[in-house]
Amino acid sequence: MTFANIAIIGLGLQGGSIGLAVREFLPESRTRGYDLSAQHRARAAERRLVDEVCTTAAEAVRDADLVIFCVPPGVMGIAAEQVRAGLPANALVSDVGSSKQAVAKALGDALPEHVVIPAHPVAGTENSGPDAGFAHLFRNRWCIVTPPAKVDMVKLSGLVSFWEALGANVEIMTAEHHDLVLAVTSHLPHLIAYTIVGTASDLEDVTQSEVIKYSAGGFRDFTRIAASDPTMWRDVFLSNKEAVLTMLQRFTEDLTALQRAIRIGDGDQLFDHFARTRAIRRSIIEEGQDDARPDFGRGDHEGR
Ligand SMILES: NC(=O)C1=CN([C@@H]2O[C@H](COP(=O)(O)OP(=O)(O)OC[C@H]3O[C@@H](n4cnc5c(N)ncnc54)[C@H](O)[C@@H]3O)[C@@H](O)[C@H]2O)C=CC1
Ligand SMILES: O=C(O)C(=O)Cc1ccc(O)cc1
Repeated sequence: MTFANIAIIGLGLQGGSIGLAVREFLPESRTRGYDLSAQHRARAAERRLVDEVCTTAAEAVRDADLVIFCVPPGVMGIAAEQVRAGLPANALVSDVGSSKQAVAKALGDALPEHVVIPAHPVAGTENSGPDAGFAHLFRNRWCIVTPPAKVDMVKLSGLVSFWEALGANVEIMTAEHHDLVLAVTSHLPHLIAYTIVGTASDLEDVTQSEVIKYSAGGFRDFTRIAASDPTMWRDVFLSNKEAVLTMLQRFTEDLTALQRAIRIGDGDQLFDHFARTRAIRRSIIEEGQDDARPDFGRGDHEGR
C-alpha cells in the first residue's frame, strides 16, 4: 500500500523533514501541509517543504490517505479536531510525537472513526521550526511504530513501508513499552541537560567567564541538548509523566550511590561504573547507532 496524498500538520523540524524526504524518496506521492503559524507557512512555502501549503488544516487533509501530525505533544488533540471536518473516512492517521500513550489517546478521542497508528521517529536535533528540516533526517534512524492491539494490517504495513522508504529502520512495540524505554533513553537525558545548564548558569557570578571559556568540554554537549524547543519538551514531560518519574527515581538512587562512593573514597566502585558505561558507548558505536558516524545527516544540513 502506497500513499498518494499525504497531509502534514505542523511544518517544523519533523513535518518539514518528512515533506522533503517524501519528495526525494517517494516522488509519486503528493504532499499538502498546514501550520498554525502564518510565518511558518510562508517560510515552508519558500523552502518548498511540501507541494502545497494550505491556509486551513481541513484543506490540507482534502483527499489525504495519510495524515501525519507533527505538532508538539500537548496540542495533538486540538490539531486533530481541526482536520475532522475535511478528513476522508479511509485516511490513516499517524503522528511523530515523542510520547506515545497520551498522544494516541488524544488522537483517538478527537478522531474516533479513523484508524490511528502512532509512530515516533527517534531522529531529531535541537533545532525547530520550518528552517530546521532536512530530507535525510531519518536515514538509518529508528522509527518506533505503536499500533493498537487490534489494527488494520494493510494500513500498518503501509505505514512501515512509508518510514522504510524515508530511510528509517522500523520497530513495532506497545505505546506503554515505548514510553518507558524513551523515558530513560531520551526524556531523562534531556531533563539532566536542562538541569546542569541551569545549575551552571545559576552559579554565573562565580563561573560565567569559565562556563563560556571551557565549554568545549562535556558541558558543551549538554548546552546543545538544553537548547531544544521549550514548548515541545514541556509537553513531553507532562505527557509522559509516570514513566519519567519512575526513571528519575532510579536515576536519583544511582546518583546517590556514586555520590557516596566519592564521599567515602571508593575508587573501585567509581572505576567499575565508568568502565561499564564506556563499554556501553562502544557497543552503541559498533551497532552503528551513533550520530558521529561520518555520513550521518551531513551534506544538506549544517545544524548539528
Ligand atoms: N525535535 C525533535 O528532535 C523531535 C521531535 N519529535 C516530535 O515531533 C513533534 C514536532 O516536533 P518538531 O518538529 O521538533 O517541532 P517544531 O517546533 O519544529 O514544529 C512544530 C510545528 O507545529 C506548529 N503547530 C503548533 N500547533 C499547531 C496546530 N495546532 N496546528 C498546526 N500546526 C501547529 C508550530 O507552529 C511548528 O511550526 C513533537 O510532537 C515532538 O515530540 C519527534 C522526534 C524528534
Ligand atoms: O538532538 C538530540 O540529541 C535528540 O535527542 C533528538 C530527539 C529529540 C526528541 C525525540 O523524540 C527524538 C530525538
